[in-house]
Amino acid sequence: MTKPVVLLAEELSPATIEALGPDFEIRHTDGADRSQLLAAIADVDAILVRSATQVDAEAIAAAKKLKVIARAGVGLDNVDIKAATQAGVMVVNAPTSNIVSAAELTVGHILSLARHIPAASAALKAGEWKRSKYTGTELYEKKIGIIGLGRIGALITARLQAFETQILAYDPYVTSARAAQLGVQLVSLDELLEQSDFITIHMPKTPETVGMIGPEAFRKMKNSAYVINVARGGLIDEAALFDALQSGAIAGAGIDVFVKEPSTDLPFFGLDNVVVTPHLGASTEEAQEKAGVSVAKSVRLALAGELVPDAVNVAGGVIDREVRPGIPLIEKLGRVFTALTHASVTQIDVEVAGEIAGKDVKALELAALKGVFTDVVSEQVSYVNAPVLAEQRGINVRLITTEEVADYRNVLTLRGALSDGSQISVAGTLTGPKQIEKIVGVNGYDVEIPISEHLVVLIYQDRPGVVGTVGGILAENGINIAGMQVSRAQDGNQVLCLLTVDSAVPQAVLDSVREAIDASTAREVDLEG
Ligand SMILES: NC(=O)C1=CN([C@@H]2O[C@H](COP(=O)(O)OP(=O)(O)OC[C@H]3O[C@@H](n4cnc5c(N)ncnc54)[C@H](O)[C@@H]3O)[C@@H](O)[C@H]2O)C=CC1
Ligand SMILES: O=C(O)C(=O)COP(=O)(O)O
Repeated sequence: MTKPVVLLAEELSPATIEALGPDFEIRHTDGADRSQLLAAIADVDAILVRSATQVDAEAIAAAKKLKVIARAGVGLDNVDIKAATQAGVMVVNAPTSNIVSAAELTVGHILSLARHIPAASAALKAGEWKRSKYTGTELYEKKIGIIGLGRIGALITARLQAFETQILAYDPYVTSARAAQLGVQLVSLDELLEQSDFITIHMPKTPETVGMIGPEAFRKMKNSAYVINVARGGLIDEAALFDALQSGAIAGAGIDVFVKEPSTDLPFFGLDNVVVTPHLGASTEEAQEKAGVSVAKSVRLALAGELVPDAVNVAGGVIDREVRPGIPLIEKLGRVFTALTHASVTQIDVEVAGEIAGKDVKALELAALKGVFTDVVSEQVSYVNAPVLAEQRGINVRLITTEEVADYRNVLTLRGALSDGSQISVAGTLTGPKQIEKIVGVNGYDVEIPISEHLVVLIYQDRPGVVGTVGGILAENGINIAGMQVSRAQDGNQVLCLLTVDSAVPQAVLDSVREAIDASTAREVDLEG
């Protein structure tokens, strides 16, 4: 069997390849080289990137087999998550892998600026012993303004509190309780800009945050303020930064990230009061090892068809041990559901009843939808795009949980409303120590039959001799019946007959069964593949 292909598009730690293990074919490319990337991505199952590879809509469209995009780091601004979701491709990152490294580099920039370390070092190496020129400032009792009090912002807070500084923060998405817990004073952006001695930015790059530190923001800052950006290029307007530095509107800046990377000759590189590093926030042995191992594990899970805790475009996360066996079951129920439909679906209720109802069962909804669409669309259907497919078709989906259930410990049911006003449903459970997957209800009829690869559903008027007729026609065509259950409707004499058979039933055979017994429904459900 050919192994799934994993493409490493940037330099990743050796631990990454080790953690991927022997089950994949590993290929390498230079993701920053567009034509190499587009050629290399065409037939791979997974791609691993850092920040230099643009996995945009064009690259995703060129990747016909792609199932997962793994970002060995935090920022996802180089991945088109919307396009990936539409294509059913999972996107994962390693959200905690490099945050300590990024926080430590930020502290490094702050100290470098406060004490002019890089400039003094360069001068001395050039033969100049200058002490008064490089007189600096203490951090002690200074105000540090943190814009974006997320994971990295919180780590920087803890580290700078050791210098006995006062931390101010601006983050509209952080509660005052969280800020109090961190010992941080939440303030408005203007207050932060006006009061801080050091202003450090730790937000994601989004349409809302791009250019947030522009000419107006620089005007509000103290002339003695230092500005640090170890988050993303573009959060600070680079032209406005150059003006602020040159005019003395601020004292200096420490910059690790740039609008265009790589960049080696930006105008502000020439100024004395700037410290620059070439996007080194995550460049430590430890961060690279953690990032690589983390995404390797996620890729293994994703390619095994599992949900992944670090996936950013799938709701679901960690699946409870007791919920897990329901996933393949409800996916099959979804396929049976689709085989039973005869008009377009307007509403799907995914009902989880029994002991597991109290757990997080969102994954069951995703698996049910994956099953519903598997035999309907030509594109790959995954946990990622199944909800998108439902939304695009105007299907309203509800997840209903109830602890009340008769006869079984847990029952999973898909109920659908169709555009012609009719309703369909299929229910299943897992029974016994071997957790056998069974169908226990179809359209309100009670049955109990193990799920097999080939199922036949017949609904007809109850009368003697029908079962014999069906068995005869299938036998004539060499189709062996493995199991059969007949269930009578409570209110009348309609009967549902559910058969499991050992091989696929050709449409012509099914048609002759339908005619012979005058069935209102005669469907085959093929769960092979
Ligand atoms: N230079 C480097 O090598 C590295 C850079 N980074 C970058 O650092 C940044 C922060 O990373 P994390 O702390 O892990 O992210 P995070 O998601 O934990 O925190 C981001 C914070 O920004 C806040 N935020 C969002 N929009 C905002 C707005 N309009 N105004 C104020 N706050 C806003 C959020 O509420 C959140 O608290 C990201 O851009 C990431 O890509 C991360 C690692 C290494
Ligand atoms: O994780 C992040 O957001 C970073 O900026 C690190 O980027 P890198 O993996 O070093 O290219």
